[in-house]
Amino acid sequence: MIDLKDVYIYYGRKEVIRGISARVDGEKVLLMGPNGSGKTTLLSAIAGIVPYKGSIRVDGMEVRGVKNYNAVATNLPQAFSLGLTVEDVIEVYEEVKGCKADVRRELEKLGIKLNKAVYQLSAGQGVLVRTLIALATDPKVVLIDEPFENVDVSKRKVVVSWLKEYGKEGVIVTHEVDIARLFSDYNCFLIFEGSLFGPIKAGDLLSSSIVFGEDPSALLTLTVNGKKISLIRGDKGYRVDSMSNLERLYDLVAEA
Ligand SMILES: Nc1ncnc2c1ncn2[C@@H]1O[C@H](COP(=O)(O)OP(=O)(O)OP(=O)(O)O)[C@@H](O)[C@H]1O
Repeated sequence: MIDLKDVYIYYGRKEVIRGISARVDGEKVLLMGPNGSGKTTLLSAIAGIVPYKGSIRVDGMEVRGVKNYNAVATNLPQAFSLGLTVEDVIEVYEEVKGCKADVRRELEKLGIKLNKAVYQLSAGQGVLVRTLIALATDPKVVLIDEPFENVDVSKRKVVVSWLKEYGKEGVIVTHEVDIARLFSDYNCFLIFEGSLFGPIKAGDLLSSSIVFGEDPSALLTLTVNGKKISLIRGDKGYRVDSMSNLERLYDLVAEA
């Protein structure tokens, strides 16, 4: 279980995460939000890479006090920053965490050479390697940041199937509406300027409409600077069914 209580994160004096409380228990959830809203920062704090105020507990343990907790795997680049080849990293993961999936075979099928240094990979290859290695350990808790960034369409279905198969619970950050649609039964959280809203089923989010004010039948109501924006069923307002419309929601929240 991932349990966040009143979490604040600062870079210098800048408050990036503003008092987030949420719980992820026995499921993988999506985390979506505009650029710079704090998704990677929040994931990094849960992974123990970034300091925080408040409480983040993974399986009951306060993250700031835990070292090398093997139940967690992440594709955050900091976890792969040694100058090792892909093969070296796989060996380390096999030795330390145990790999359930045949990550070598899958990476070779995707055209990735195992003797390449991780830092020599293209941006998309790097994402594929980090994501599949993290998932191959079938960890209890997955913290996966933008697993489709720079990954071409033909390779995405492997990542989708691995994300669904491996890891019991955790957080998957994505910007991509078309991908979120493939996870329509997953709960989704939205983050805006360091504040968290949700959960809402990804399928409901992507078939909802945006209206101003508080609607009693709302699937989710966001309160931003005292103003309310509701996501409702039906097509009364702007529909959140495409990237541009999700961006419209981001814009409306930014303007509130
Ligand atoms: N190491 C850092 N030092 C200072 N500020 C940072 C650092 N990392 C991120 N920030 C700032 O913190 C805020 C949140 O960044 P973060 O990377 O968490 O956002 P994000 O939601 O993941 O964005 P994106 O969708 O663009 O990846 C941004 O304003 C960013 O400029």
